[in-house]
Amino acid sequence: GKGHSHWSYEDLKHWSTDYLDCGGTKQSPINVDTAQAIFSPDLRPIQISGYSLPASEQLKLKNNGHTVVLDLPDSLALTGGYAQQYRAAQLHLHWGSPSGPGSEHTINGQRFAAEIHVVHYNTKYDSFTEAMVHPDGLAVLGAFLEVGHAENQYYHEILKHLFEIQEVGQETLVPGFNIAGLLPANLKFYFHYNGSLTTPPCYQTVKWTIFNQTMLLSHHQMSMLVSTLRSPDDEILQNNYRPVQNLHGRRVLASFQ
Ligand SMILES: NS(=O)(=O)c1c(F)c(F)c(SCCc2ccc(C(=O)O)cc2)c(F)c1NC1CCCCCCC1
Ligand SMILES: [Zn+2]
Repeated sequence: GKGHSHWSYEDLKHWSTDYLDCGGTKQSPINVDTAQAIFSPDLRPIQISGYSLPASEQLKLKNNGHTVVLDLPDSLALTGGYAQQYRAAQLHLHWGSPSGPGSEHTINGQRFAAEIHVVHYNTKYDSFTEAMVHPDGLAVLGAFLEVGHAENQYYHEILKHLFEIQEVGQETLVPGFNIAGLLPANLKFYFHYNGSLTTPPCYQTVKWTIFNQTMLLSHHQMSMLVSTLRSPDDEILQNNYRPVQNLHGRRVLASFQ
């Protein structure tokens, strides 16, 4: 590939010239048309283990110029809902701006304020980099974030550090906390489909789970998310979401009716 050739959300049409897979037929994100989703009762509840980390565990939080990434130890495991076992690699967020929402996936055309992605890799591969080039290599858990009345104490564990990493490349350490608190309490109701990374290299190696229940943050928390970090051109990092991609005949499964 072009190594670290710089891509941006403003210049989407060049993604597929620099990264072949970005022009593929199993790309993400997508719009979920709930009327077309296929109810699949065999889809088991998603089960996670090892997500509750002691404060003694320090996690790296980085502004990589495209999002805020929290590195996760591979002690966090996806143990149910997928045919194989996956372990966590990192989590990151996608958001909009004060004037509009910025989730990557949409539901019946509705875009949500923001979206969390918890990225996992299949443990049958020796490393993340090995896993990410195989069709069953990656599993990403996605949940939508919306503005509610109360402050979310779990998201606060990340958001309170954003001011320390305003500039691209800056990183800080975050004490461990219960990462499960960033995901819905109910992991039974979700959509499932085969797609891709939503950023170059766009590898078509992601089994996506999009939860039906949304996470609620306070208005102040959401405004911190959309107005603190800077991008490589030293603008405020906003609208870091890829437009929805064509399904090309793919089916979206639903674990609920
Ligand atoms: N939705 S997603 O999962 O496709 C995704 C995005 F949409 C993303 F936008 C990102 S961030 C962009 C990729 C990137 C850039 C720089 C660095 C660094 O300097 O460390 C790291 C990564 C991002 F990191 C991810 N997740 C990554 C995909 C990039 C390659 C593998 C790394 C783990 C998963
Ligand atoms: Zn993402």
